[in-house]
Amino acid sequence: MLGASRRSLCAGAAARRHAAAFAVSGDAAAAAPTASPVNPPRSVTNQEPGVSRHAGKRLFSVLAAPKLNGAKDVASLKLRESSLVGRRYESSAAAVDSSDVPPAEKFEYQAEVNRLMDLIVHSLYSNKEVFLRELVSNASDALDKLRYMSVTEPDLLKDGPELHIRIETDKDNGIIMITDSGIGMTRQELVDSLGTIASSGTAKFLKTLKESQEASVDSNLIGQFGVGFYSAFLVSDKVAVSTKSPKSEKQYVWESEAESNSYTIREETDPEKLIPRGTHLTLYLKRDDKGFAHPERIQKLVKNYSQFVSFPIYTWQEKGFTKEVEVDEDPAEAKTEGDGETKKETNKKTKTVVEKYWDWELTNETQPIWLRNPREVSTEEYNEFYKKTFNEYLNPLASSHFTTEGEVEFRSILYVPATKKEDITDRKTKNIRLYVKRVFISDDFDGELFPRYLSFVKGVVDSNDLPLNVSREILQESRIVRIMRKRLVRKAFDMILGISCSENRDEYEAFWENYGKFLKLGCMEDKENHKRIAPLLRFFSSQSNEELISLDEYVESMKPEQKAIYYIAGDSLSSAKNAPFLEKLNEKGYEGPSCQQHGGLQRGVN
Ligand SMILES: Nc1ncnc2c1ncn2[C@@H]1O[C@H](COP(=O)(O)OP(=O)(O)OP(=O)(O)O)[C@@H](O)[C@H]1O
Repeated sequence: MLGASRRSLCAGAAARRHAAAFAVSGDAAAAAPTASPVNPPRSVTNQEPGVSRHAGKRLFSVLAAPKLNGAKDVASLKLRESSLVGRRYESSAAAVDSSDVPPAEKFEYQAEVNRLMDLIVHSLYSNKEVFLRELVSNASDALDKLRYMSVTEPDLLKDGPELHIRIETDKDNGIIMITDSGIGMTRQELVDSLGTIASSGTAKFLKTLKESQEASVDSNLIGQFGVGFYSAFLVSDKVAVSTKSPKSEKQYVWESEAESNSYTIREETDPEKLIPRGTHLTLYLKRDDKGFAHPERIQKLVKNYSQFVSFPIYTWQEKGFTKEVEVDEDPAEAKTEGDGETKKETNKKTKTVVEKYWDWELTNETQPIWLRNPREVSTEEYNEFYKKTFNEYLNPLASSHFTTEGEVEFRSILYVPATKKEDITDRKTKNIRLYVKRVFISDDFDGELFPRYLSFVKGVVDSNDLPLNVSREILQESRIVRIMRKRLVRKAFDMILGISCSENRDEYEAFWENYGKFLKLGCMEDKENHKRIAPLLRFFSSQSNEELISLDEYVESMKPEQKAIYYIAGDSLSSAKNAPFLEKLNEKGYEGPSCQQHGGLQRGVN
């Protein structure tokens, strides 16, 4: 059990350290194990197939390409044509009696939203295109919620079984429309979600903002944290959100302008604009940002930012196909060729022309990355998936993609982030996204899938063995989940061990700096995994003030007759160094059984 060198696993690890008389934890809360180190474990574009309303029907230029007179025309045309619309509303806008239109109600933003909006609108943030990532990610979340709820309430899908995102632009007027057939919002949900800071991501952004005083840092933070829905105002003067929840009979429109500290909500009464379910966002772009409304630009951004969204994203694109058309024969030419009439009928001339038309084009790849063969996924793809899924801006320190088979089958990709966003005291870090048969279930766990001390590890887990309507209670009691947890924890340790074995010692030092406290907590809370945690611990020692050493390195440097590891906990390196207990140890090289009487130094037994 004991003794086999870590080096057998960490071939090529950094050079051995100098002899250390004792290991010092720089953290008063540290818990150093008294045992010697133990051996760690071994470790398309193509036609949209599903659009039945469009199937076999091309929207040729004659129908879709005419110059549209502004956003209203574009919106009504597409909403009518989109498969999202379960019924056709033939009545025209003119049929709406304006006296029947319920008035818009005005609401003030919560103070935090005002602060955030002010920052977004006036920020000099250069990478404004992240707005699309944020809005597509919201659409994807709304579809995830619907898909999850429809497992127990299939009726939710009755107004439109297709789950998709559609993005359409009007480049002449600088307008982008993003439509999803997701869960939508009720009137109250609009107030709660788009007038207050609802999201944990945005709240974290504001917290960090408070801590950072520099304006230059502020605009970078937008990219690092993502500011959710409000990022629409990075590029828009005005935003309208028309949304229909299956829980509500009515559809509502939320509207606000960039410089305003209020928003309005009104009922949608224009039959042309009614949707059966979901959310239709209209962004009226700022003068300088109208370039985002080019169909090719949107297509490029979707490919770049949303390639890992697991619902189809269609963009409205101009296309062309070639065809042969008859051309009028030149009469002069015809004359020279003989008796005209007969000739014309038997030998008509044709030419090739390009016919333009507009149609939806599937723009993303929808197979989840974790279902792919790891051998076929590049490091860049893993990194991109991580950054897009967890809203990170740095590549991860390590990743691990694996499938477990046998008693319980699941697939997972785990990551160790390069920087720490969460604190050890944060209880719910939304670090693990659980899917059942590709359906997103939840990321709201409290230790069920991963112990709290490993809450910094991020990842996705997809199981075929859990029921789709899995509840928190099921998670807590399920034997399957217990097995999954065990395997996930092991894989996480293997991944961390991999970083500790890196040739580049700085990598593990950075890891330890960020997550050392978490592993020490693991020492206290998770006896079962002591053998896995021990090789990962690092300490300063009396002979190595600058560099951290592992317990293995300590043992390798021990004097032949030395039988114990000595350690002291202190609130800083210097206070540990100046502890009176050390004198005796220093005198004797390492020995200090008498120190035990003082309780400050303890002796570990090999
Ligand atoms: N397309 C949408 N369909 C349904 N609800 C939406 C949609 N877009 C936004 N919302 C609601 O508005 C809320 C706030 O969105 P916002 O993007 O600001 O934060 P978030 O998505 O919760 O968090 P984060 O952006 O940090 O992931 C969401 O939680 C959701 O309830």
